[in-house]
Amino acid sequence: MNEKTTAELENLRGLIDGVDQQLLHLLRKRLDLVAQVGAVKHGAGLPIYAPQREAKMLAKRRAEAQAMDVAPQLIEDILRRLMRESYLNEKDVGFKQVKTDLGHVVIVGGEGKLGGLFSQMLTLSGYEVKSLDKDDWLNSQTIFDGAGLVIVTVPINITCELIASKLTQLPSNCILADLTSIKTAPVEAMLAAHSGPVLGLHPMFGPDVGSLAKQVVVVCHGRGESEYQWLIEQIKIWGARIVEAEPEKHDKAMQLVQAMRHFSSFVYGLNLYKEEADIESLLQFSSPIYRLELAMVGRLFAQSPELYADIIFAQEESLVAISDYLDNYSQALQILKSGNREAFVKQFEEVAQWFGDFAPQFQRESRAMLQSVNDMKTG
Ligand SMILES: C=C(O[C@@H]1C=C(C(=O)O)C=C[C@H]1O)C(=O)O
Repeated sequence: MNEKTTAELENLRGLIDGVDQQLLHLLRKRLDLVAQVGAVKHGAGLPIYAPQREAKMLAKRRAEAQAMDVAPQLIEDILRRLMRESYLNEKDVGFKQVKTDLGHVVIVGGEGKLGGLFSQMLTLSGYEVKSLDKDDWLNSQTIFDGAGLVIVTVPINITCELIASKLTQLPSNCILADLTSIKTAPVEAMLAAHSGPVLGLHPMFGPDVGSLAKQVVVVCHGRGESEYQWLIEQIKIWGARIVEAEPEKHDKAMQLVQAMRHFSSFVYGLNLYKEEADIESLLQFSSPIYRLELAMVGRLFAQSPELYADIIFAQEESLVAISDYLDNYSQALQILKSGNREAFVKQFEEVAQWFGDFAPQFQRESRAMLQSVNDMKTG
């Protein structure tokens, strides 16, 4: 680089630094305004997440960007990232308490990660939350006394037994709910153990989400809906989307969404291990989609084996789904072994047709994800 080039670059980079600093001040200003919005929402009991406002705002900014010769997707990406920040910041102000005369909440398994998240959200909404864990059962009667809501969030394999043996003496108007990732058996167990209001919940996210904005919580109605409607409203105020489902339908979906998903990741990791793959060099050679795949698989092994055993072993019927997968894998492998390229292409087209409009939709979605994966690269 000659001196002139160096000087020109330095000058321009100085100007860019200045613009970035201005951006930083604007970000600070935006965060302060969002905090004020949070306070107003808190007072009025409005949900943290306002999808209509977001859609309107994004449409306007995209049009303005276009007129200024800025890529509309650029401003949309930036604003979406800022909105994520807003959810975190609005959360700090707390949430409106929908039910003010509840009595306290007991979280059975409150020291677990998901229990901790619900405890935090309920506390931020003004409820008194008590945790009941393994060592507290001697005191349980005192802890349950006066409780308005009991939430069970213990490992799946002990959930039903715990409900049947330990939750039969709750105050009669107390709401009994669980957060288990299967629903048929726990909801039945709760209905049998308790004569008051019962509902099953399944938060479709891990405990590390930061905010519940846009996250899905599945609700399976048990008994006494009008008594626990406030809890559903409360969860909506946290920003989550409620999906109502029959327990059986939910459990069937979980065979693919959870058991199959995690089992496949487990086998994928197992295979890398047995093949003695060199992750370091795989990372060096990885395309963005492969990086994403390694991330999906690798994150499994950063978590508790007990948790995943629980999820994978939760339903016997998952065995059928997983065995079918193995059969299809074998059949596809047969096509490959026989060198029948035509058969592969034909099968591919058949599946593509079955995916229909979802295939291009997933392609668009994954494009944005892959670009983010690439953005995260350093060096
Ligand atoms: C700040 C608000 O809360 C959320 C965050 C938004 C933002 O950061 O612009 C927009 C809508 C809401 O989902 C609001 O409602 O205006």
